[in-house]
Amino acid sequence: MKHCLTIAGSDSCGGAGIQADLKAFSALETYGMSVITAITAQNTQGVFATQNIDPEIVSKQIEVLFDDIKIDAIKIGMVSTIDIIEAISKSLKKFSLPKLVVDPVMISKSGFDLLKKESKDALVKELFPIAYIITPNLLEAQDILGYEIKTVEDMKKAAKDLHKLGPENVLVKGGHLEGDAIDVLYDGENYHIFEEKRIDCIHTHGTGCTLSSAIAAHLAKGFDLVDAVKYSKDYISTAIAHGISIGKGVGPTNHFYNLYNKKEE
Ligand SMILES: Nc1ncnc2c1ncn2[C@@H]1O[C@H](COP(=O)(O)OP(=O)(O)O)[C@@H](O)[C@H]1O
Ligand SMILES: Cc1ncc(COP(=O)(O)OP(=O)(O)O)c(N)n1
Repeated sequence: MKHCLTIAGSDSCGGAGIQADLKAFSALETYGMSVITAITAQNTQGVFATQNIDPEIVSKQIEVLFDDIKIDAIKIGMVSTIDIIEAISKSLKKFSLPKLVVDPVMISKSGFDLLKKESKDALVKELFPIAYIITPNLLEAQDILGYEIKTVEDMKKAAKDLHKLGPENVLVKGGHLEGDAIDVLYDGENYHIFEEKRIDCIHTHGTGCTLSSAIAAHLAKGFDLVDAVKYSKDYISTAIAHGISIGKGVGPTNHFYNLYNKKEE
């Protein structure tokens, strides 16, 4: 069995963050481990408070895992502060890194800042150059690049511009576009377009976290980049189509449906 690590924030309602990542790792039959960077008080209606973890404890969590266990892929999600980002980068650089998926989480669907505004440059400078793939959504890509992204052609340009910031590969996610759910992958030479019908289900809490951890799990299992994204896109579409109605707001995606109705890859 392959081993996946998520470095991210905890979501108390279990739909996004560490909890979504561990569910995706398990459903994809990998062993999941976690380095918690922050605790959020969150439910299906929004994020109400956050408490960041001491950067020294973040580093220690990473280092004791690498000292003991083989790690086959890593996913990074919510990393709020400059100190936490620098601690992660410094700790990871001590080890020979497996494939690293960086999801540059900035704002929750409900509009809460999960990345402090002043931390954006550190995220780009410290984590993009060591990433095998980054997975920004449209709003994150716009924020980093400083221009509007409204069409698939804009997404292609954005993916190319983000590639210049150091990651080996870029996936610009189009969940926030109108029409079909189109994601654009750029590997430094070629574009690959992944297109799925937009699913009319409101329970989309944690879509970005789920997609990035599914990509990490598929990479850990040895799939090449394009197949890892393709199968992860299938995974998130199924998880959205069977979204779970809990709480009064936007419910989580459904990992269990993927697990119990597994399609042969
Ligand atoms: N309603 C939907 N139907 C189908 N796929 C969707 C839907 N909403 C998002 N997706 C897909 O889910 C993944 C996460 O995208 P997105 O929602 O843009 O990320 P984030 O959660 O980071 O904002 C992408 O592959 C996107 O295309
Ligand atoms: C702890 C934590 N991390 C990340 C997110 C954002 O996750 P995402 O998959 O983008 O889901 P939504 O917030 O868009 O539903 C989060 N909410 N909490």
